[in-house]
Amino acid sequence: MAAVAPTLARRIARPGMLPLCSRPQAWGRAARQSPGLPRAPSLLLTQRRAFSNNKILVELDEGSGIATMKLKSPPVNSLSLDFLTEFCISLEKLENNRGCRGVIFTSAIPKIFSSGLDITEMCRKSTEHYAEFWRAVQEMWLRVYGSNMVTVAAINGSSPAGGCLLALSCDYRIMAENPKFSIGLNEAQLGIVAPFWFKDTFVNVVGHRVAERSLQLGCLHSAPEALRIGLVDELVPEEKLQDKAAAVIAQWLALPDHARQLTKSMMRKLVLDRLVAHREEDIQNFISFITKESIQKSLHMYMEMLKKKKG
Ligand SMILES: CCCCCCCC/C=C\C/C=C/C(=O)SCCNC(=O)CCNC(=O)[C@H](O)C(C)(C)COP(=O)(O)OP(=O)(O)OC[C@H]1O[C@@H](n2cnc3c(N)ncnc32)[C@H](O)[C@@H]1OP(=O)(O)O
Repeated sequence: MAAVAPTLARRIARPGMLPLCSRPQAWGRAARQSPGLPRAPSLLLTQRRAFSNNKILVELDEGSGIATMKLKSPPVNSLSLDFLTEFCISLEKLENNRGCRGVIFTSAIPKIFSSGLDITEMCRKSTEHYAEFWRAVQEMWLRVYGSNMVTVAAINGSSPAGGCLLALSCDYRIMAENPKFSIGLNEAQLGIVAPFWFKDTFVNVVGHRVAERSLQLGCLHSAPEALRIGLVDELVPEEKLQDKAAAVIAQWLALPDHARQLTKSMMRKLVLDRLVAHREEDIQNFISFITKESIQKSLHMYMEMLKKKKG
């Protein structure tokens, strides 16, 4: 991580400071630019602006107002504290750019969208570290789920647990139609529990019955099964994924921003408010849970299993 990054991490994590997401987002924020006529992004003669940090490449097409955030943290785009910090900073830059109206999240790592929360961040660390890490996980979700922009996940690889949460937090999910790619909230398989806001986000996408079964069994669903249960909205050949995502965003952006944004806020507010109101309690719950010896053993065994599978 660059020298400046720990300061930025503290900026998000320090309890005394205003968290970044305390600024109004989907609830109570002015509408973005008027959409005008729907235009196919590929037909525009426009300027592209790119910026990047260590782990995320961002490209903004200024003509269409669509940005792509490419996750690039080898080997598996795990959501470490550094990654989450850089992710939130990149997303905040886009939120503050009124010319940016939609974001595509995708991966620069072949076959993996994101392997979820970085398990090493949850193993044998200090209480302070757990608090900082969990606040960053919350921040990512609050920012994406509460974003005013149109958000699309172009899922070009497997996406367990926290990776699935990122996709679930978007407005629309398109997955590469490769049956080897899987997605789901598989926490139960690790011997841990998906927090209430992971669960709420999941329920809002697939419904209560499907979510309950999938969560209790810690299911990872293949791409075709994910489509069948409504976890993703469509499957397309991998080479068409990015174009399809841009076309979907252009379609959503054809509507008046204020109407779409207020509708999104109305649909998501209850779930968002629940975490905002109980953020500190949620951090304390995470710490109490993750510091249990039995949970540490389960995580250790899971990491060993990953290594064995490899060798
Ligand atoms: C009562 C209520 C209380 C509430 C408390 C709430 C507590 C809840 C806490 C947390 C919620 C957790 C959410 C999560 O996201 S946990 C993470 C879940 N992720 C996974 O299960 C994915 C595991 N990984 C894989 O399945 C595979 O790695 C893969 C399919 C992503 C990629 O496979 P492959 O290409 O074959 O790569 P490798 O398996 O060889 O992996 C390469 C390398 O990367 C390491 N690694 C993989 N995933 C992770 C990860 N998530 N975190 C850290 N490291 C990871 C893997 O170990 C390899 O490392 P190496 O051997 O050193 O090379």
